Amino acid sequence: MLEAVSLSCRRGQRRVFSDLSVKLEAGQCCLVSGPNGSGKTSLLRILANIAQADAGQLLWHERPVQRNDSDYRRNLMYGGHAPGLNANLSVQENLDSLLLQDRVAWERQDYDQALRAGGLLAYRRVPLRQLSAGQRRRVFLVRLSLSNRPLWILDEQLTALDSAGQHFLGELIAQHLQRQGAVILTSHQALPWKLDVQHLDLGSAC
Ligand SMILES: Nc1ncnc2c1ncn2[C@@H]1O[C@H](COP(=O)(O)OP(=O)(O)OP(=O)(O)O)[C@@H](O)[C@H]1O
Repeated sequence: MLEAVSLSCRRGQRRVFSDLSVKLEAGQCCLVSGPNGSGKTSLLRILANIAQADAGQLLWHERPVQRNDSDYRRNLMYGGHAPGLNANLSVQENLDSLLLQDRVAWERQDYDQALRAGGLLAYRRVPLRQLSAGQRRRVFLVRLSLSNRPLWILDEQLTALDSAGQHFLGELIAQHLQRQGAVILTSHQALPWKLDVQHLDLGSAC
């Protein structure tokens, strides 16, 4: 499905990683670990086609991914450190505009069910600025649950989630893998789910 071949990344004068390869097939999950500054976010941004590697190649179903490759991007959901939501809009308004952007044709009952599963049904008309950090993260998870994209690239999405929120994310990932989606994620904590994952350790920050 996704293959990264011999990627190198420099930030400023620093070599963050080099000759890094990773392969992700349908139904597989990869956990990228490493200490602060080891390049986890840099790698995920390259895989999400938000940033460019200094060397190496990205292949999607064996097709080379180009710079700003909109065809490739339509196949993935990227969750970064900040949920990227509009603080002045309600939960529902945020979701509606994001799902439009994601080109998701949702059914009302699936939408309500996703809000319920994310613990946000009672907050649908509440502006984002009145939500906690964990609740904002859950808005992204609801969006993720309604998306129909095969590749999920999730950077530190456990941050701020309570145990119910972590359980919700674990269920979403398990269902996604069952449907032959693929997931690559980072976490500073051990994953709180029973999942078969491959590990990519970026080792010590250089
Ligand atoms: N905007 C930037 N300009 C220059 N260097 C940067 C920039 N952002 C990050 N870096 C450097 O790139 C390296 C990798 O950063 P990155 O955010 O990918 O690490 P990380 O493993 O995700 O860290 P963390 O665990 O703290 O989230 C770090 O050494 C950092 O100093």
